[in-house]
Amino acid sequence: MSASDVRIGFIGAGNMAEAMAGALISSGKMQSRQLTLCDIREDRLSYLKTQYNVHTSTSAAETFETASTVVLAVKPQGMRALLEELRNKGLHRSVQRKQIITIAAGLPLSFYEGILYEGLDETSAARLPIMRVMPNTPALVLAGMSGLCGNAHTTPSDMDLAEALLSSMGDVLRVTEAQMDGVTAVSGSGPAYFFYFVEAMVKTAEKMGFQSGEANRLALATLNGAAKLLLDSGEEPADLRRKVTSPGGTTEAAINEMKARNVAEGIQEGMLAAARRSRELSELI
Ligand SMILES: NC(=O)C1=CN([C@@H]2O[C@H](COP(=O)(O)OP(=O)(O)OC[C@H]3O[C@@H](n4cnc5c(N)ncnc54)[C@H](O)[C@@H]3O)[C@@H](O)[C@H]2O)C=CC1
Ligand SMILES: O=C(O)[C@@H]1CCC=N1
Repeated sequence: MSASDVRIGFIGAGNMAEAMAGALISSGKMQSRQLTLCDIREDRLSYLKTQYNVHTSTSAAETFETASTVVLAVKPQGMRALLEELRNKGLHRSVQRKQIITIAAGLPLSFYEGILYEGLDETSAARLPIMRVMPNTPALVLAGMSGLCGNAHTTPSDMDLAEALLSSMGDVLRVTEAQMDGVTAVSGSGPAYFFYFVEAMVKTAEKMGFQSGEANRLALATLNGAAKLLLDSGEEPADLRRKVTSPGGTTEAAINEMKARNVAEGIQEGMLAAARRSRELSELI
């Protein structure tokens, strides 16, 4: 299948689907007309149509049927109802081979297989490849990070297709399914940790007397510059930190205070809680 034949249908057109669809278009990987965004919220669809000129639909079944790659992008708690709706309409017995990509946190591939492979022989060609992807919202600005794994019915070319789509939005790491909870805790939720840090820095700068715009400039240019330095220099973060930290100076005073308050431990425990929650989500469905 050539790139121009690919039709991607997103079922669930929320924040993450928008980031991915926006990236596919702005990177030039896909034309707007190759994308359908499906949601139950009409207002959401009219915003997306205006913003990206994509096809929109309120029908999950129609979106599933017409796509060559389906991205399931509803919340984990809504996934069972969606899969059962598709199965009850017989769409899991698809005659057209297509890839199913789910971006839901936590839910294992076996959960999708249990519903979408119901009544289909082990060797049935109708068993569609199912891949799990954990993307993140910086995809929207082509600076995303995605983890990717596939089930036993996924061929190398299915994985290559998924990787090609995801690499237009940023970096992609192929992982085992067992690593997905970790990917979710590091890169899936990771942007929020960073935004939390920015919020704290900006708030503190404001308390020091800077106006909101000034506080934002000071914090954002610094964090952007630090990330760029880290990426471009190839140096270890600890080494770069040492280069800022003069003995007896201001940085040392700040880091000592943060260490005394166990900031690193708070980050570690937060990330472990995210991985735990990812595992728990599979028990809720
Ligand atoms: N937001 C993020 O940073 C990331 C989210 N994810 C995963 O992506 C999925 C979506 O998350 P968000 O986009 O943040 O949520 P969201 O709440 O922004 O979007 C979900 C959308 O699905 C729609 N929806 C619900 N049931 C539907 C149905 N039956 N048919 C069609 N549309 C339906 C809702 O109206 C909503 O617009 C979740 O499973 C989440 O775990 C994964 C990585 C990062
Ligand atoms: O918070 C969540 O559950 C989703 C998955 C990773 C980022 N957002």
